[in-house]
Amino acid sequence: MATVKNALSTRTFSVLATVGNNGNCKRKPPHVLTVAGSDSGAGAGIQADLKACGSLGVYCSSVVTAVTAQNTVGVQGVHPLPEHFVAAQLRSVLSDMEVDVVKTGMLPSIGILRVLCESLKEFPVQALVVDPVMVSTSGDVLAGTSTLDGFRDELLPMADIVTPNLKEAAALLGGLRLETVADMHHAARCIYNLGPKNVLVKGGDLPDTSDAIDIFFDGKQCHEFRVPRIKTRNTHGTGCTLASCIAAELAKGSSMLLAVQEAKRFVEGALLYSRDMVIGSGPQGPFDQLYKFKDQAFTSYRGEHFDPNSLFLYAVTDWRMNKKWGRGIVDAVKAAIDGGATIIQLREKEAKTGDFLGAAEACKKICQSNHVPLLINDRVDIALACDADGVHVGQSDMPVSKVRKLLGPNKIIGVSCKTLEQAERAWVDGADYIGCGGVFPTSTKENNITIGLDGLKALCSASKLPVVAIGGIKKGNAGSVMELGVPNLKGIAVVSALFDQQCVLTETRCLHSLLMDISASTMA
Ligand SMILES: Cc1ncc(COP(=O)(O)OP(=O)(O)O)c(N)n1
Ligand SMILES: Cc1ncsc1CCOP(=O)(O)O
Ligand SMILES: [Mg+2]
Repeated sequence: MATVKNALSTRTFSVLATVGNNGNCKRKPPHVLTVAGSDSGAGAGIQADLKACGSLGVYCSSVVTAVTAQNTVGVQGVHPLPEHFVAAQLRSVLSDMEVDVVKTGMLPSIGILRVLCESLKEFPVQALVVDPVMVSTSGDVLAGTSTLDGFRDELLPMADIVTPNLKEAAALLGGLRLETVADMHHAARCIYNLGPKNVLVKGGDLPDTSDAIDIFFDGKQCHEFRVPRIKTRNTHGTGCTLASCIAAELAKGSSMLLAVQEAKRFVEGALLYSRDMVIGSGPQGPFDQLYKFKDQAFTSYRGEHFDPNSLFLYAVTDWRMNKKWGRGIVDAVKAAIDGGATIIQLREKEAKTGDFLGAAEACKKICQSNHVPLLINDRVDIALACDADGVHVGQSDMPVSKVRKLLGPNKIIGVSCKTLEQAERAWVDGADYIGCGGVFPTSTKENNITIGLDGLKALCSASKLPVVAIGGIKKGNAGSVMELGVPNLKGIAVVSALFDQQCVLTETRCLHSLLMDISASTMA
């Protein structure tokens, strides 16, 4: 089975365009095959997988292992399909349809599990995502005890990732008690020893926690994902959807860690959208995996208008500094772009509106021709007037939800956050990224509270949005920021390190090559 590196290579494979005999360009879409049970209520199982993969732009084929009768009250019946017919479905799809990633859900018998293992040996795929469905979120047992041995001894050693909930993790580990976050860390490592390349232990059922906590272990590092719990009864199908989204992101070419993060983001968005939905009268309702198609607010805000990698080296201008060194904004911006800045923010606190707009229009041309996004600090009016790529606002500026209304779905919005509550709000309100700082003391922004590397780390770990670090960052300390290696931290934003310097070009080049060296060494 594929390692993360192999999964990355599927990108080239999946988006490959070939010229057919008739000269038309053909495209092979990323393809996930789900091997799972049918849920008559359509909240989980095959139905959830099809909706989730489709929403993420991935073709999804399906091999049905069992038909279940279930609703919001629980599971009323399970009818496993004959093994030979599961085998026939697997052969039909795998022999012909160029599957990139297989995702497994309910495997109702050891026989069906073995049929799957044999098929995967005969038709290898790029990655295998195993959701070890044994106990549904409603508490119903969906797999017999002999299947448990099959998971442990036969399927997990083939898996690129396995995603047990607490009950499933406990079952895989012979009934181990899992009651704390420390227990989850321990369980992730023990399950890793059963053979999968990565483990995600989902802590949705962990008692006494206001946060939803998941533990991801890749054999070297444990990552803790901690987000405030969304209060809703509609959680039926979260496990199936999460695993399908991981599979879909892998099929599109993501690394494993990014696939898990994107999948979590998708599920949280769906839960948030569906939290008040009423379907059925039982204790646990389904949520809507098609939410992105239904509400503009959930569709485009985090769409393709923004590439988080553009936060890598974020240059923020300062009128006073540039004046001190005898240059104008436009020359300063050009030098920063030539030196490798990947996004520009015009932060011209003292400029008159007319001057600011004139400079913004000139910078827009330079940025556009270099494919570098241009953002405006604070001034939504200037951004609209010069058709900038977006705006950066702080906690006491115009609220993100209002900025979004004014700018529409296709502009970038960044917001400064120091606390986890602010970060959560930023996501709900439709921001694209978070500026987090001051990481170190700075004299560029008066009375700014310094949160330190620990504050940055905590915010990045909790954030659902990409983060850029800001405040007192320069050549001498940029390494200590980027080497934190925390999820979501995408780059550094700097003012004085570039603009309170004699040569903006040299300083930007220098910082850019330092960041490149750091990312090369942290990826090695
Ligand atoms: C990338 C980035 N992060 C944070 C800030 C600070 O914005 P704000 O809190 O609104 O403070 P001012 O810049 O307006 O003084 C930023 N500008 N850019
Ligand atoms: C705008 C801003 N927001 C938080 S710290 C800061 C100033 C960053 O400037 P410098 O990079 O010169 O420390
Ligand atoms: Mg501001």
